[in-house]
Amino acid sequence: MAREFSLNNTRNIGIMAHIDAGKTTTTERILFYTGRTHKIGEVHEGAATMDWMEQEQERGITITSAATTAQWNGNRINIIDTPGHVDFTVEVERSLRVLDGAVGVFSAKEGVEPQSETVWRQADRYGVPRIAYVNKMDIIGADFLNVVKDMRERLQANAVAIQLPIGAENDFKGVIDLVERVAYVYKDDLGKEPEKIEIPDQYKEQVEELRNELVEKVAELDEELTMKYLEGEEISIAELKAALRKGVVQVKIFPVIAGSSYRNKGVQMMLDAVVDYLPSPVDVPDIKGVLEDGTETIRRSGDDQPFSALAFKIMTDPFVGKLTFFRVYSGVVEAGSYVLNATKGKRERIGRILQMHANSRQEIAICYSGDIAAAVGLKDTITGDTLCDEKNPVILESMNFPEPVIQIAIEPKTKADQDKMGTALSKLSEEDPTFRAYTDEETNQTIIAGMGELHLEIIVDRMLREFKVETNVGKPQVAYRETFKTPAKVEGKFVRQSGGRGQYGHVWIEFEPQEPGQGFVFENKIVGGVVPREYVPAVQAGIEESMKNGVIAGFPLVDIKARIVDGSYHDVDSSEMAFKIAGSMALKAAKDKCNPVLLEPIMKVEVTVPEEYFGDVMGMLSSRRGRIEGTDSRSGAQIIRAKVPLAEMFGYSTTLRSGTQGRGVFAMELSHYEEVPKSISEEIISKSKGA
Ligand SMILES: Nc1nc2c(ncn2[C@@H]2O[C@H](COP(=O)(O)OP(=O)(O)OP(=O)(O)O)[C@@H](O)[C@H]2O)c(=O)[nH]1
Repeated sequence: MAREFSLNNTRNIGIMAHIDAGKTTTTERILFYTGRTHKIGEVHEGAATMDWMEQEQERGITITSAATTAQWNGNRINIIDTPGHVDFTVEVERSLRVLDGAVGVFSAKEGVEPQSETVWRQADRYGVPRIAYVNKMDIIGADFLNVVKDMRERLQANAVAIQLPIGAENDFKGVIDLVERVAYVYKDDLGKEPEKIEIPDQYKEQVEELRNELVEKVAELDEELTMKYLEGEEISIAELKAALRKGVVQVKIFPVIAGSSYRNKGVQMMLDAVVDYLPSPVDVPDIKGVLEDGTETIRRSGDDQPFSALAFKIMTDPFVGKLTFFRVYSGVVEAGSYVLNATKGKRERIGRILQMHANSRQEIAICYSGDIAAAVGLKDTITGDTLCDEKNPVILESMNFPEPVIQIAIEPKTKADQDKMGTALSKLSEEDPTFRAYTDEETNQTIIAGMGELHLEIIVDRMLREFKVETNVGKPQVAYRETFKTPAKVEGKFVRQSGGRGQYGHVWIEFEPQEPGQGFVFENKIVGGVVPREYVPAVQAGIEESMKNGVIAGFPLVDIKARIVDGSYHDVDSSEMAFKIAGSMALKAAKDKCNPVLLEPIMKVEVTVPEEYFGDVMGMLSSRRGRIEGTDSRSGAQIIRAKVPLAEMFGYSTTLRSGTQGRGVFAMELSHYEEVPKSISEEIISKSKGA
């Protein structure tokens, strides 16, 4: 079967937005205009097609990133839904990884909000080309050009208007296309095609002004156009479009358009802009990867290339079981064929391939280069794994998954729940690489860990709804870490003499602190075989295993180096087991010599409040051990940026809400880990002992 859409006519895009900017409504309208849904589902009625997870509808926020396929004027547009809440940054990261371009949705009234800034910067990091869609042009206070200005100031983005709205608030009627100098007006709010008219007289002057600005900005990006522009020559529409497209693809400029998704205005032009300016899979740089022997390589888009794809999302589907969403970077894959999971070194069979639409799915026989689909039948593949042609193995550049910062103890309500809980937890952690579940060895409690209070709340909710597991949960705790501050040489000796064969393992280890984020490093500096080579990996394993439970308060020990330098063995009694225990004993002994300390997650917090609450909120942050890093004022609101320990942020949303009569909002994300002040760390340690 030949492909229906050429690679050039394919767009893999994400819709990124701050909560409530209207991402779901906009996606809904896209699906409506592209003919996939026939009824416009309103978010507030809980009928949104994309938000198909029950609790997403109830909470009205989009949690998972489903990939949906749509068609527009002979193009295939795959939409990867990205969430707006920072607790789900992993969802944002994973979608940014597989999409080629994005539409940033902003509210015409609020403009650039803290969380839209976070998402925008993540997209910067991944070099994602973007267009900005200024939604909600119909609401009171809507101001299109102010949002463009905001993007320039707050995001330092080279934003440029390519449209001008006709009217605003209740009078918002349509948009003027600055490139082609035509206007589109809508007769009503009912989703009909707009009428193409000449630019109304009262806008002509402003249109020319803004168009000049556009031409100037675009000309700056292209030498030939710069010359033409300087010499006062006419730049044709085609030239302007081509140069703008090139600039967008190179992430040098961000066109801004306007609309009101809710009132069915501007969405068609947004789809045109997606096709006109966002890259197809062949316009973006080739994906990097490594071969089996570690040499770096790339994979090129194209059906004739060897197959390679990245699994970016696992979902459990009530009807077909496990769905593995993947993005094909090169080559094609057929249903029923075998592929190699190069990350795991395992062969997997792709049973069926499904293309997902908002509320239906279509089975396809083959998935082409550049496309996104879901596979049924993969057993061992998890998010971030590379799938490829068995004869051409490659591991593609994967994603960054942050470590959990928060944890809670959880227990099943009944015996029956206990059996189901294990399955539920393992399924959920398979889907979500930032979610962990484990047993605390000392207390025997089940602990779940994740990126924030809301993240874990949703997990507990999903256990109940999808797996029918009822649980009791404890209070959220900070996921502290431990590390060493002082280097020292430590002995670990395990000797057991009993009737028959004894046990003998003996090592000297030099422990050393590492730079934050460098992880665990093990070095073998044994000379003359005082510890035989075959026992060394067991020593390392013993140390690593004990690191999981730390040495002072049961938290994982991180960022240290262990160097095995000396030891001894016994011809008969030595075994791997004995050396493993010796390694573990050395680590425990390091407690007294290496000055272990607790590390805590420090969050980057941004609070936006009306002027009159500024003082109160500053005080609230300082009393939470916050360090104020800066303040800004913007249209009557104050923005406070601070670094605050996560431990102090529990319940902050409630405090802020009640302290500002619901008018304060905040966003936070992990900044780094830092040593816990002594008095506080003593309290945490004594609590962990008491437990
Ligand atoms: N007046 C007006 N309201 C809109 C518009 N677009 C969305 N809304 C409303 O704004 C609210 C938020 O819209 P959503 O589409 O749920 O926003 P979202 O960004 O998807 O939010 P999350 O899913 O929570 O991230 C809903 O009540 C919408 O009906 C618009 O163009 N005009």
